[in-house]
Amino acid sequence: MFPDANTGYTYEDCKATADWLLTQTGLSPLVGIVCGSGLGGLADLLKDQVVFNYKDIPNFPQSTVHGHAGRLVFGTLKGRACVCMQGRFHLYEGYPIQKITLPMRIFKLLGVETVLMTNAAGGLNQDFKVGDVMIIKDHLNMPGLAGNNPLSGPNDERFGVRFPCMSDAYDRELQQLALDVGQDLGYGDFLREGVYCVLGGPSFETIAECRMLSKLGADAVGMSTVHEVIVARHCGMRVLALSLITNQAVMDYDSEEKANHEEVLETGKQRAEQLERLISTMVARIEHNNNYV
Ligand SMILES: O=P(O)(O)O[C@H]1O[C@H](CO)[C@@H](O)[C@H]1O
Ligand code: HPA
Repeated sequence: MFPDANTGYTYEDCKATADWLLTQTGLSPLVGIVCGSGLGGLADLLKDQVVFNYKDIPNFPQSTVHGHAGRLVFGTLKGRACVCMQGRFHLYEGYPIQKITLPMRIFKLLGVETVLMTNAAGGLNQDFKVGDVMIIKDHLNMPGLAGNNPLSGPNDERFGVRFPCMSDAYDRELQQLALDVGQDLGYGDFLREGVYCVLGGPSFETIAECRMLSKLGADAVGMSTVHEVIVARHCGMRVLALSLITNQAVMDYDSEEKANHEEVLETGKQRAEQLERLISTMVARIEHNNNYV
């Protein structure tokens, strides 16, 4: 099934995919995880795994980007039932925006209440260093400001309201939990907070674009996450998103630096273990019904 360009997937399409997955796994996860570029190792920590290749899941797109394995992994992390996307989808892969975000609605129909996302991003904030982990507190949605929003088209109230609020997109209690867990693990010196800006990609930004984004209030720039956040919030899931600063955005005409995907994946490898520990410790402390322990 391919969605009509204007309507996206119907509720029934999403339900069919969720039911297909539930029938095969028998596991109803409360936590959903989305892994960024080079950060898919987190999925390998899940115990009692049931794994689906994206190509075998009805309606699912395929991962086409190096560093995104293309597997949906069910299992338990610290005793909590989780589902983990080992690989996400991006606008620049050529998919309609409703297809990129389809997994969020499937998460919802699987029973997920909390979504934890990671991404790789370029650092715009001059105080950030490569290897820093930024807790996203807000976003700038450049494709959205230009009219490319995953909620465009008819609205199905079974998912959410026509005009969802985004001033509370990033759950404040989850942000505090990430800070607390980060402090407990001794990660305080590389944990940051800031604003993530999404662009369409796949070309990296020019120097003038980086300077503009920084002036507009962005601390980090990437090509993902925000579309997923909008759809996840629309259907009432709580969201935490973390950016690993994999490279410094080039802001200076004298710089010899050139953004490249290999550096992004390499930084991911170096920080992966700590990011995995941060998220798995958070999962252990997330209580549903809006409590944290
Ligand atoms: O956002 P994730 O999926 O981590 O990937 C980031 O890394 C890629 C560029 O190297 C882009 O896809 C960018 O969005
Ligand atoms: N720009 C856009 N996306 C990215 C970057 C970047 O510098 N690094 C990782 N993803």
